[in-house]
Formats: sequence, structure tokens, C-alpha cells
Amino acid sequence: MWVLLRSGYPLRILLPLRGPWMGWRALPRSFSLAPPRRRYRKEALATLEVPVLPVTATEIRQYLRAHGIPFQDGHSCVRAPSPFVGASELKDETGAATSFSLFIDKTTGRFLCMTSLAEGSWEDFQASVEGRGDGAREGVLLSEAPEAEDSEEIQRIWDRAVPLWELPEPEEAQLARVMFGLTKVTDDTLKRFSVRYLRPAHSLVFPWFSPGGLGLRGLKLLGPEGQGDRVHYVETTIPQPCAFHNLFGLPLISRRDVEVVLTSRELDSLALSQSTGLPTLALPRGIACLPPALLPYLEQFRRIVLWLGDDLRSWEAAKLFARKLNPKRCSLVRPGDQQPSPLEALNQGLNLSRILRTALPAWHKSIVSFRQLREEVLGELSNVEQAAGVRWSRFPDLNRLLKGHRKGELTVFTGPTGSGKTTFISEYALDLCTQGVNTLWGSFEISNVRLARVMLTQFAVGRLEEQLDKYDEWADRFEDLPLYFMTFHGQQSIRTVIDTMQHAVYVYDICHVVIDNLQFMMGHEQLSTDRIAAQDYIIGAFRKFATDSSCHVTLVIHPRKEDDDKELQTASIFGSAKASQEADNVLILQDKRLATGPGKRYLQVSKNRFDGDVGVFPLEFNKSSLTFSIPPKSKARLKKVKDDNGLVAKKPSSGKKGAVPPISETHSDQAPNPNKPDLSKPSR
Ligand SMILES: Nc1ncnc2c1ncn2[C@@H]1O[C@H](COP(=O)(O)OP(=O)(O)OP(=O)(O)O)[C@@H](O)[C@H]1O
Repeated sequence: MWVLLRSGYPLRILLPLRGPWMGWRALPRSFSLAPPRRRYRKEALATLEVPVLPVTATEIRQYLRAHGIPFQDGHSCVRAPSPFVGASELKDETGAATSFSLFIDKTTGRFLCMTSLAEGSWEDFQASVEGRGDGAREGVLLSEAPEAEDSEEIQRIWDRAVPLWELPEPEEAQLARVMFGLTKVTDDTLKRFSVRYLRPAHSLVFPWFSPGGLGLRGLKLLGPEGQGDRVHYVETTIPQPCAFHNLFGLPLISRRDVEVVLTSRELDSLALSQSTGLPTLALPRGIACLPPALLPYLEQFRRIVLWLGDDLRSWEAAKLFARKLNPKRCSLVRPGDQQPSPLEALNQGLNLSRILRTALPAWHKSIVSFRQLREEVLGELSNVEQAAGVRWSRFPDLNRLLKGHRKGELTVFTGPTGSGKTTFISEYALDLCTQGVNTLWGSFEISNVRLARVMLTQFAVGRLEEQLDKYDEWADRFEDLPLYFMTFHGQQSIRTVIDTMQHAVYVYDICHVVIDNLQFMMGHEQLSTDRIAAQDYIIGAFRKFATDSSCHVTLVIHPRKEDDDKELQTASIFGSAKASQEADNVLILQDKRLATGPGKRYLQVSKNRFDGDVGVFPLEFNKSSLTFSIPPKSKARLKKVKDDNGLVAKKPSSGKKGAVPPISETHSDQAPNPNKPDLSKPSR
């Protein structure tokens, strides 16, 4: 059975609080000034079951037909009568029949019974139909009551929070409105959405009510935090983000609504509802993910407009979410000057209904004209920074060369045996993951425990062996990263690996997959020609996956055997030229010749399809923290390097698709560091 180790979601940020909160011991750790309390999560590192065999929508339909079960084909789910409700429960509060209350996800086969809130896997459903047990796991997700400890905290905070208009001092209410940009949002809107204000924390409180009116299930708090002269808003959820599945606004949706606007923030939903009167829902974790568990609740809508924000990342997320929701019913509001986020639009006095009318259909035909693309191209040109992707926080030199980490690209990474490839790529991926890039690791060579240990050490930037008392603190924070591991070890078939990756993209909105390393998918072919053909096939499969799933794949490939004293080149990657041709980026960890002294390495970017900039920069290994990133005080310097033929190349011509750009002089805005080796003069 395939299994993914489950982790949580982005870091909680500690909220400094004063006053009455200080002594309140029952508050979640993010609210306490005391040292963080250890919260034992019974599901820490729980495994998530992935179907033994991936199921398709056709197979689901065939199975239902073969067993005489009637069904309706929906947008992202198949609806069928639920075997998990008794006849007496088959009427809702309005008396309407709820006979087709079982929603089966067409992509994963997982089901949710909207009446009993039972849910389970496709295998569980089959077991139930075939009389092998009732199959349903009671309340795994939405119906599950919060943990007792959470439950108390939720109630305590909710009771303590008050509606804004009930604040004793009108000045305080006005200040809060200004702080959250709510000056144009009326009391009536806040009342309809049951928004409250928590005075001691200066935070807005958005409630999560269980579907079916079963009470308060959780809370999201939104508090301001000063960052220089800018205000930044910090979200805290109870339960923790990975268990927070609130579609904010759901209690206001009527069964007859056929259209909805999805937003990424509760505040945007308030603004939209007030100015357009349309049904609106806010996603629980903004643009970070759309958990498939929520899809049944969106099934009733014939049209869904996604208005997720005002930047390129929101736009990318909207396109990805539309795929899950079925693009044929989705329209997207494109970010732009005249189309900011809904709350901003309300505050600027713009007409939100008019903006909604400009939403573009998400459904693209296979052939498009430039006319259809021109707005998208303009979006990229006017947001150059964001179009370049997520920037590394630990590797400024990588930013200077690659500009950022972009979705849909394939990066090939190579380096001599034992040079530190896994160690480097672990830090490179961790850096992105801490910035919200949902990451899936396929470590076929070293165990997940060893890999996680390396990562945790890099995360803490120090040896944890010597500070075990800090272990829980670091592990808690690490657990909240959007990080998942495949549990494969040793040889695997490429089909199985790609299926697992596809599943993870669907379920967890994975944006970066790291495969360490490709040799573990090559089977046992002995002949070198077979091995090269197998490798080409696998690279083609990863390339296709990256493009089709809009997900970045970083693939570690061993180099071919070279003379020990020779540097590696693009052509040193094992196999034919396919790897470097298909890759958008080629990175080489060099540990010979140019590296002086123990632990010294340098990273060479030898292909960069995005803008053609290539070059090298030194890496210094820190044995105690297992990191390669350069401590802030000793700045590295990018250097010119000779190309594969030993020539110093001229300025790169372009990042032309399919071409390997020449290795060139790279830009550097830093002064030379006399202590660093001059990498432009390798001692041959
Ligand atoms: N620059 C370095 N200097 C010294 N030791 C290093 C350096 N980089 C990594 N190491 C150590 O070397 C060992 C091997 O590292 P790692 O597994 O990352 O290499 P690799 O290139 O992935 O190996 P393989 O070729 O077997 O896949 C680890 O114990 C790691 O801590």
C-alpha cells in the first residue's frame, strides 16, 4: 500500500500579547507568553492511505452500475445514495429528500456522506457495498469533534470576543475598523457572518460552525503586526491549520444557490457579500491549498468565480484550483490595477459586480490565439518579480542566477558521488518549504527518518543532539511545514511514483517534488543501451508531469564516471543528452579542483531556461548544522566561469526554449572577497 507521511501546514507565528492574556494558561501556544506548551498530537506523523490502485471516474461509474447503485455525475464528484444513513435520516430540516447524499471524489474515490458526515476511501466504500464491514470511518474530518483541549479554548476565546459594535468605546471600534480596512463594511454584514473582535489580542475572530448547525468547530484569529511602517496580518487557527477546514460563509449558503464567489480571505468575502449580495465563501487556508475534502460542499454550484487576490501567486492558485473544481464551471478574476482584492476594491469605491463580470472562463481550448494570451503576458511583464517565482531566503546567489523557483519547471541536479547532493538539495527544498511551497519528497536512497533528521538540523541551524531540551520546540515548528514524504525505499516503477505524485498534487496542492534519485526508477537493466533508454523515458515522464501539473520537479541524477580530477559538465550527467535538453535548469554540485579545503564546494548553474543567466558560486559546508548556506557576514561572490569547452562565453543570447545557453559571465553586485578562491581561474 502506498503511504504518504502526513505533516501539517505553514508555521504559526507567535503573537506577542500583553495584559489579561499573560496568565491565561489554557490558551493555545501561539497566544501564550510563557514557553510554548507541548501539544501532543495524536496524529503526528500519521500515515495517510492512498488507494492501492488509482481509481478513475470511469471505474467508479462502472462499479456503481455493476452493483445497481443509481448515481448522478457531478462536477468533481459522483453522487449516490448513502449506505451510511438510516431511512429516518433521509430528510433534511426542510423535509426535502437527501437520498443522493454520498459524494464520491472522481479523482481519488474518497467519499463523504453529507447526512451522517461519515467518510472514507474508495476501498472502504467497496467494502461497505460488498458487505465487508460498514467501511465508513466515523468522522475522520469534518464531523470530528475538536480535541477536548481545543474545544475549551475555542469556547473560551469565542465567549470572550464581542461584536465590534458592542465595544464600550466607540473610538476602539473605529480603530479596529481602520486597522482591518473595514471602514466601509457595515455592522449588518459583520453580524450576518458572526464576526467578533477579541480585545486583548486586537484580533478579529471568524467562527467555523460545523455543517448542519452542530455548533462551533473552530476559530480563525486575524491580528495585525507592525513590520517597519507597514502592517502585516497574522492568522492563527484553532485547530491547527492542517485540521482547519472551514469554508467561511457556508451557513449563509442556501441549497438553491447555483453561483458562488470564492475568495482567499474572510475579509474579502465580507466585502463581496455586502456589495454584490452574491453567495461567497472564503477558503480556509487562502491560496495555499484547496483540500479535496471541501469539494462536496461546492458541488451544488453551476458557476464558481475565483477572486483570490491581487498578485500573480493568487492568479496561479486560481488556475490550479479551477482544475480541481472542473474548469468548465469556473471563471477567474484576473489581478490588475483596476481589479485589486475585493476588500480593497470596496475601499477604493470600485464596482465589484462589474469586476465580477470581467471574470475570464478558466476553460481553455487546446489552441489559443495571442488575443487570449495577451493579458496573461501583460500580467507577467508587469509583475516581473513574482513571475520569477519564489526566492530562496538562504541562497541569494541562486536568486541572482535563477531569479526564483517557478512552477511547472524541471530542475536536474547532479554532482559526484558522496559530494553532498542530498544534503544540499534538502536545504534548498527546505528553504522554499518554509516560505509556503508545498513540498513532496521522494527519497529512495536514504530513509525518511534520516532525511527528516538532516532537515530538522538544517531547520534549526545547529546540532540538536546537544540541545535535546529544544527538540520538541523545533519539532513542533517543523511539523507545521507543508512537507510530505513518499514512503518508497529502493527500486520503484516510474508509473507508481508518478501516480503518487499526481495524487499528492490533487490532495495537498504540492508545488515542488524532489526525487532523490532517478537511478532508483531504472530497474535492473544491465545493458547500457537499455539503461539509457529507460532513463530517457523516465525523464520524459517527469517533464510531462511538471508541465501538466504545473508543479516543479527537482530530479537528482548521478553523473557518469569521470576522471576524478575533472570538473563535471552538463554532458557529464549520466545517459544521453535528454536530461539536459528536457530540463529547464541544470545544477551541478562541484567538489573538485575549484574547491579548496575540506567542506568547500561550489554550485554551478549550467542551464537556466528562464533568462539564460548561468554561473557558479561557492558553498561552505557547516558540519554541525549540515547547511551550505552562507552565513550573512561572509558574502559569496558570483564569478565568470569557462564553458564546457574551456572558453569564457559572451553574454547569453537568450533563454531560448530547448537550447542550452552558454555558460557566461554572471552579474555580481558585490565586492570581491579576497578570502574566497578566484573561481574564474581553475587550476587545471
Ligand atoms: N561539503 C561537505 N563536506 C564534508 N562532508 C559533507 C559535505 N557535504 C555533505 N557532507 C557529508 O557527506 C555525507 C554524504 O552526503 P550526501 O548523502 O548528501 O551525499 P550525496 O552526494 O547525496 O551521496 P550519493 O552520491 O551517495 O547520493 C553526509 O554525511 C554529509 O553530512
